Amino acid sequence: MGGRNNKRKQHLPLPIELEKVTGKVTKAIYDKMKHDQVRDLKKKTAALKQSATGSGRKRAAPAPAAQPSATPKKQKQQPAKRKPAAKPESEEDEESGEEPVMADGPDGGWDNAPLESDSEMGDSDAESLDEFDSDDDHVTQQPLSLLSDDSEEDEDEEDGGVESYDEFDSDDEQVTFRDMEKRSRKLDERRAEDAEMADMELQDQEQAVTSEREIFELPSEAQVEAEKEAPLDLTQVQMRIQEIIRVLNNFSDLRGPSHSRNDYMDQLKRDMCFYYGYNEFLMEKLLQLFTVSEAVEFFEANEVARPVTIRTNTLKTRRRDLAQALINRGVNLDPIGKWTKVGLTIFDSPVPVGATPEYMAGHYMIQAASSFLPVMALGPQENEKVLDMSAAPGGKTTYCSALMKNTGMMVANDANKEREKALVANIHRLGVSNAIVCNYDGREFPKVMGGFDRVLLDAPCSGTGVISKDASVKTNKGPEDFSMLTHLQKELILSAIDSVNADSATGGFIVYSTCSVTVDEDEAVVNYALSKRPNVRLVDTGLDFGRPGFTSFRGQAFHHSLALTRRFYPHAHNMDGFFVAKFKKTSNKIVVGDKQVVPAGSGAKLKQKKKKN
Ligand SMILES: C[S@@+](CC[C@H](N)C(=O)[O-])C[C@H]1O[C@@H](n2cnc3c(N)ncnc32)[C@H](O)[C@@H]1O
Repeated sequence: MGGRNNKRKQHLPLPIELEKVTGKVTKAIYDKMKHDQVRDLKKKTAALKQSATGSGRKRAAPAPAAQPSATPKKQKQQPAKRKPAAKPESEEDEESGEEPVMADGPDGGWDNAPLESDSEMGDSDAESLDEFDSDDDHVTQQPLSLLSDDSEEDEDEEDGGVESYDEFDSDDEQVTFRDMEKRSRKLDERRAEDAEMADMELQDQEQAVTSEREIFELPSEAQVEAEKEAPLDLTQVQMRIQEIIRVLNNFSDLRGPSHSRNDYMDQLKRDMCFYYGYNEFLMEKLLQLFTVSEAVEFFEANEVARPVTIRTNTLKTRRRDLAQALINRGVNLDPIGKWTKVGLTIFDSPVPVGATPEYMAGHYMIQAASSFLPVMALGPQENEKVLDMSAAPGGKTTYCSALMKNTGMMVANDANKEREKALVANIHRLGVSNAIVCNYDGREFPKVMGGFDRVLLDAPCSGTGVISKDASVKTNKGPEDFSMLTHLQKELILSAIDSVNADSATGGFIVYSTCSVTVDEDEAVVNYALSKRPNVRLVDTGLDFGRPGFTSFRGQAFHHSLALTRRFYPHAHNMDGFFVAKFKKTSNKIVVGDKQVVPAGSGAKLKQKKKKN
């Protein structure tokens, strides 16, 4: 099998766009974007200045580099000056679910190392941390300040042009005839140079236009066969991928006369499998989710590690205190985004984040940002009875316990005993005292125990959302594995629904999540549950970003409420691929035919029996 990872480490990046909702892009991506932006702004400024004054050599202003959609709004830039400290983030803020009041002091911006060590932070830690928690809105103004005199001067110096022309414009009375001759020769040389340059630019433009219109011919069958024996190198394959996408995006004009769209798609799939290292089955599945251009963004994003993120354990500390403690150790960090008040992104750290005293003391969990989402959707309350049906290694269980403030009862189940060792260790380390751990096949619920206020089913899945963490997902599953998995997911989701008490005073909710992006494991499972359990309906997840789930897919129609589910993608949200659906259970009984049935083992049925007796 081919692929960039397991072949040559060759970086041929295709564009990755980031939706504005990400809140954050990685520092590295941001730095690159900022660098490009500043460079383009400088060039534009110089060109504008030249055309406005009419002086200087006439040069075509370079076209601005394409900016990732919407991200500039979110970019933090070089601060103008420090703003006064705002009200500290209080415990109540964390708990009330309201956004804490933040200062928008720009010093916490991305241009500076997000948070520097103690000594560099000045003497008011509170001030620095307020800035660190500041929102991003101030950023949009910044590009204007980048058009400062400095940048113009830089450009002038680089050009060497404007300055020289000023020489000629000056009223220098000392000009001699010999000088004039020299100057005039210089002027002629400049003109010739300019003309040559203009010609070259014109030629480049013409070439670009022709190549954009060029018809791209697919390789013949013989060539395809030959490539099986002697594959092209990755650069050639990558170029062919781009060519095919160009044709597919303007098919009627650019198609080769003897080839159908399917021919192009087949070659594209072969090339993408080879280039990115996926098996054909999975490639086909993933290509169905996106336009070809977006699929490339998705595959590219899977080649890049997601930022390391941690969740503050609010049973033991507050985010600002944790941030300060880690900063004191030289950790470079920032809040993940506005959507979470407990998450931090770690850019770099001189010590392993899994070995700091704060980690050992259970002040945080190393946890993917996407993994916060199902717990936020579930919204467990104090004193409730909550089940995490597939809980190991416990990222979501421990988050639930933190939201419940160690009250009520948190049942953490997993079918895998080995994985439960990590679950137990995390429960201890994080100081969770409301959890009991059990080791059942989730399908045995609610016979084991039922009547929960809320149930989380973070289902076992193919992991197509976490390929950047585990590249083996690209090749380790075929059609049989998928049908076994989806069958298990369907059985588990019915058990999860049946384990909830619809009459719960505070809850009655079920959240189904996967770290996979395939429709078979997501919408199709949820749709199945809706069809088998008319006593549940989908409700809003409460997550204010993510794309709506599919309501139809390749001829399959799903219930219209599937639009309430949420999909998250690495290329769009800079987090692992993820799916979240939230159900409300409306009755403990279901109607089958013309009979009312209480699903086996549910708390409701036990009550019924007791009544009879
Ligand atoms: C996606 S992981 C859960 C991650 C966990 N929720 C967390 O946040 O740390 C899926 C889990 O499902 C468990 N599992 C697989 N089959 C199961 C079953 N039939 N019943 C219960 N758990 C199962 C696996 O052992 C695995 O730990």
